[in-house]
This record gives sequence, C-alpha cells and structure tokens, in this order.
Amino acid sequence: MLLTKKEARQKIIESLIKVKPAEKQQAENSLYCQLFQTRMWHDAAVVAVTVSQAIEINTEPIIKQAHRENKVVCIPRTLPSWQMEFVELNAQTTLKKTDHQLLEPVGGNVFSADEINLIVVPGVSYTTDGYRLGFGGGYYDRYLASYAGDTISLALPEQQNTEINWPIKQYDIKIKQILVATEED
Ligand SMILES: Nc1nc2c(c(=O)[nH]1)N(C=O)[C@@H](CNc1ccc(C(=O)N[C@@H](CCC(=O)O)C(=O)O)cc1)CN2
Ligand SMILES: Nc1ncnc2c1ncn2[C@@H]1O[C@H](COP(=O)(O)OP(=O)(O)OP(=O)(O)O)[C@@H](O)[C@H]1O
Repeated sequence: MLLTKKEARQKIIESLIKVKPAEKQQAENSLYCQLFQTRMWHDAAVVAVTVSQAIEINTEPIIKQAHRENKVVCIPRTLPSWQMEFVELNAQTTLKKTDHQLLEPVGGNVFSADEINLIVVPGVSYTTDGYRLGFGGGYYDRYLASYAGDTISLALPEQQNTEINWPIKQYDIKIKQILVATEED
C-alpha cells in the first residue's frame, strides 16, 4: 500500500502505540545486544544518539554503555530552518524541554559532522534496503547530506518490512546498517 509519508507515519505510530511494554523491552534488549557487537560501535569514539521519547527505542541504555566504554556521546539540538547540531552529553549537561516536547541540551560543546564517527539515526519505519521514514521535519536527511561517518538505526519488528510503503525522495539518505529486533524464542 503506497501512502504519503504523513499517512505512513501515522499508521506506523498507531501500531507502535499498541506494542506491549514487555514485548518492547525484550525487543530493545535484542537491539542493544546487536548494536554493542557491531564493528561500527566498536570503532566509534564519538557516538551521536537522541534523547528518546516514550514511543521510540529507549536510548538511555545506549548512552550508559557508551559512557562505560569511554565514548563521547552527542545529542541533537534543533536549530531554525530545520537544521540541527550535535552537542556533547556529559555529567554537566543541562536538558530543557523544547516546544516540540523533546529534551535538548542547553549550551555545551558542539561536535561538527566530521568529528562524529557513528550516528544512531531515529525513525518511524525502515525499508529493507535502508530507507528511513522519520518523524517529519527532515532534520536527519539535511544533516546526513554533509556527514560521511557511519549510520545505524534500530527497528522493532513492527518498524521493518511492513505492508506500508511511502514515496522515496531524492533527498532521502540511506542508513548504512539497520538492526531488527529478533522475536523471543
Ligand atoms: N528523540 C528524538 N529527538 C530528535 C529527533 C527524533 O526523531 N527523536 N529528531 C528527528 O528528526 C529531531 C527533531 N525532530 C522533529 C521532527 C518534527 C518536528 C515537528 O515540529 N513536526 C511538525 C510536523 C512536521 C511535518 O509533518 O512535516 C509538528 O509536529 O507539528 C519537530 C522535531 C531531533 N531530535
Ligand atoms: N536535504 C534536504 N534539503 C532540503 N529539504 C529537505 C531535505 N531533506 C528533507 N527535506 C524536507 O524536509 C521535510 C520533511 O521531510 P521528511 O518528511 O522526509 O522527513 P523525515 O525524514 O521523516 O524526518 P527526519 O529526517 O527529521 O527524521 C520535507 O518537506 C522535505 O522536503
């Protein structure tokens, strides 16, 4: 079923709301395990990751593990005109809730695109060949256009391989690796 991006986003978000907490937790554990074993993760000294919202994959364990491994963690701060920058997250960081209800850093060290080794890219859904449907805004597509490092996304089974398709645009940038949670056996 080919929908507009907006329609596809709505449908997939509806299905994500229905995922049971225990199921989500199990799937997230599978994703963390997979992520921490990738070459991209091992090779990265500077990792960019979001401060997740309830509906998204919880990024807190990723941030904790990165710090445990002495990696620098950067989180996004949105700027006017749908631009975004990444700021170091450390014990001194103050977070503030923005108009769109996301927690973003106040002040802090900005890391440029060429200083970041790996971006864990958030999204609503992914195609098997690496295309991503985001939350709208195009922040990551704009950022990734001038970023040459590694990219990885984490998908619940509900976010991958669905019947729902959306139009791929010229500015859509493929994610290098997409990890899909394995079902419990
Ligand atoms: N946790 C987390 N932080 C993140 C992202 C994310 O996906 N997850 N982002 C990932 O990009 C950026 C913020 N993304 C945003 C995406 C849309 C809107 C927004 O205002 N959307 C409009 C609708 C726009 C449209 O439909 O085109 C709205 O809600 O009114 C704001 C921020 C940076 N931080
Ligand atoms: N590289 C770009 N340059 C200019 N405009 C862009 C670029 N990427 C996306 N846009 C614009 O941003 C808007 C939102 O794009 P889209 O719906 O694809 O966002 P998304 O990929 O779902 O969100 P995000 O990247 O923030 O997670 C669209 O109007 C699109 O035209």
